[in-house]
Amino acid sequence: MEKRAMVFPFHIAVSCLSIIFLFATCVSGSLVFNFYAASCPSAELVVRDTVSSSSSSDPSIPGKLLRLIFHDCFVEGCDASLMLQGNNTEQSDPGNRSVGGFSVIESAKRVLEVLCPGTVSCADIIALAARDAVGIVGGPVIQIPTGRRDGMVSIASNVRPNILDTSFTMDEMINRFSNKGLSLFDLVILSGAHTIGTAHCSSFRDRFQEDSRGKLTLIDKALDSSYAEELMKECPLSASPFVQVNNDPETSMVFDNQYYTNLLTNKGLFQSDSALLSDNRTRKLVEDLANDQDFFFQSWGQSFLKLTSVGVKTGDEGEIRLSCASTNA
Ligand code: HEM
Ligand SMILES: [Ca+2]
Ligand SMILES: [Ca+2]
Repeated sequence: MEKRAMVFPFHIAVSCLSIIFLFATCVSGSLVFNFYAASCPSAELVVRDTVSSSSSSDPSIPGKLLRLIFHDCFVEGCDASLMLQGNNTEQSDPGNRSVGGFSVIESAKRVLEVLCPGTVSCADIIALAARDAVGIVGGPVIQIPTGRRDGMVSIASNVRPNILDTSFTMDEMINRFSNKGLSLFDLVILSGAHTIGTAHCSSFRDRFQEDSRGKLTLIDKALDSSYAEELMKECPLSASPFVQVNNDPETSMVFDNQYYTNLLTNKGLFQSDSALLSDNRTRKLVEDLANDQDFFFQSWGQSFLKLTSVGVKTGDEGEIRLSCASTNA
């Protein structure tokens, strides 16, 4: 009898909780794990397959997808505003000139429009694709909630005031991150994204100078001089503007904690990377991350979850685009 009395209320409690849970999903519209479980069960699988096959034919894809989510989320929130094409959209701002990976998102979207028309947002595809990109190159495999909706606004002039530049001081970076609800800790962890991918010479060329005889002068003393020599060879003054170098000179194809070890040896590629070591507020954290990859991976999971939740539109906000490049209207 006593046992029954214990069990019965428990069942009621569980079903009430799930009703409240479903209700919350529909109305208040916060992100939830497995948002597409009923409406499009293969959504996450389709994204993962698309990212995985495109990455095996083009190894530059994981880096592109990881940068894409950052630049999307910092302008108008994680709402695929960066996918919209047209005059004067975010894509047309010089700050997004070298952002890529759009075609991967579009191809996952095309498949999903056949399987579950009008159901899976481009914003969710971008977040899932970035998550999968990290896993594919050896990073932590994490669960992220879904239910983002696509935005209707994409304006070039919104890009500069929100994204970060390599010339920023630590305070400027902290400020831009805190405007998005992200902490100093998140800044250090998410900068670890530079453990993969590439950069154009123009992004760091002002850290050293090459005279007419090819001799190097270090301008930014935070840069290791032999690393600067290597960079100068890869990026001679005569180099084409399309030349790219690896962000992580050691393991550019692997998502690992090597980025932090590079910082400790003054081999951060951008001024904004080196700043994390020179600042008293972050140096210890950089050292801890360089010493403990598990700590980096665990922290990445937390900070990535925060990044992919910035300014999300849910419930009846925004729309589910039919094609990621344009709004439905
Ligand atoms: C904290 C301030 C940051 C600055 C100033 C910054 C700046 C840059 C720059 C200048 C490039 C090279 C672009 C080029 O020349 O083609 C780059 C590449 C990249 N960034 Fe950042 N970034 C920052 C943070 C982040 C964050 C938070 C993420 C993601 C979570 C990220 C992910 C990437 C990736 C993956 C690449 C390589 C892109 C590719 O291979 O195509 N960055 N970043
Ligand atoms: Ca956006
Ligand atoms: Ca690496």
